[in-house]
Amino acid sequence: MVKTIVNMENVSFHYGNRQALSKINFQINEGDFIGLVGPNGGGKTTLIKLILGLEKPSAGNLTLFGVPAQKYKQKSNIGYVSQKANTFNRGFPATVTEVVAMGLTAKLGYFKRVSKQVKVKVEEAIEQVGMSAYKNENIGNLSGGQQQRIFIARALVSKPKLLILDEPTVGVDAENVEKFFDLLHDLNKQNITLLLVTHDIGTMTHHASQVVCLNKTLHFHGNPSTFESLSKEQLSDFYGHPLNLVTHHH
Ligand SMILES: Nc1ncnc2c1ncn2[C@@H]1O[C@H](COP(=O)(O)OP(=O)(O)OP(=O)(O)O)[C@@H](O)[C@H]1O
Repeated sequence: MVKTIVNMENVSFHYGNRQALSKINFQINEGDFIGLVGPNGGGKTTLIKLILGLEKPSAGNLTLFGVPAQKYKQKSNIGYVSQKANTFNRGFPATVTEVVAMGLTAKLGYFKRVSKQVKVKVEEAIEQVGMSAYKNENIGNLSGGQQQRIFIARALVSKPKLLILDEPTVGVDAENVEKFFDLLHDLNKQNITLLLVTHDIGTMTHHASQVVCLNKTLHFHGNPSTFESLSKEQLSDFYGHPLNLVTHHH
């Protein structure tokens, strides 16, 4: 039986007078890998805020595992890696292991020794993102792409069922974007449901199981090949401006 993680029924949201989302009907089911695309200001971050329970729908219903999002207590079931995660500078005095441990308990100070049990979970998460060789390295010494993997490990350490990623490939070079998508593919195979906000449409359509295009309302929800077969005019219509869809074929 299909298990629904997120269910939105006629969800609308306003910031004051500005309507950011209008009558969204949409489900995220266990095992999905959803690529969420749309123009700047289209409402992607707002949709994520609603899922995370940081904002309440102005109208409509949004449930997480069947419970209204704002009443949902098991926050550890939902992992989130923000667009601005990539902010540790060279001098930041914490190792990879310490940064990942922060994902397990916010109470754990950066400099406290982590317990053995925590350490095992942390090492598993670092392994999941293929960064074991760097576990004792200072986070600031890693490249942007490597740091991004560590932020994913930090989100994975509490074993979320749904992982939400907000533009994780910004500033990552083309070769590493491919590797990054391979990582997401592996995580999805390990039964982690993914919601990925991206402007990297060409790469995303080769990995995601569904594409959602949001521009205040849902303009498209379907499989990647259907999305790729949309005409230029249809895509430009969704985006509100001309869009060149560059697809990469392997
Ligand atoms: N805190 C806020 N107060 C008022 N308006 C806001 C606020 N946050 C977002 N908005 C507006 O809501 C709309 C949707 O914004 P949102 O950030 O969700 O879009 P987005 O799709 O994530 O954009 P981007 O791709 O540029 O990150 C925009 O018109 C934006 O200006």
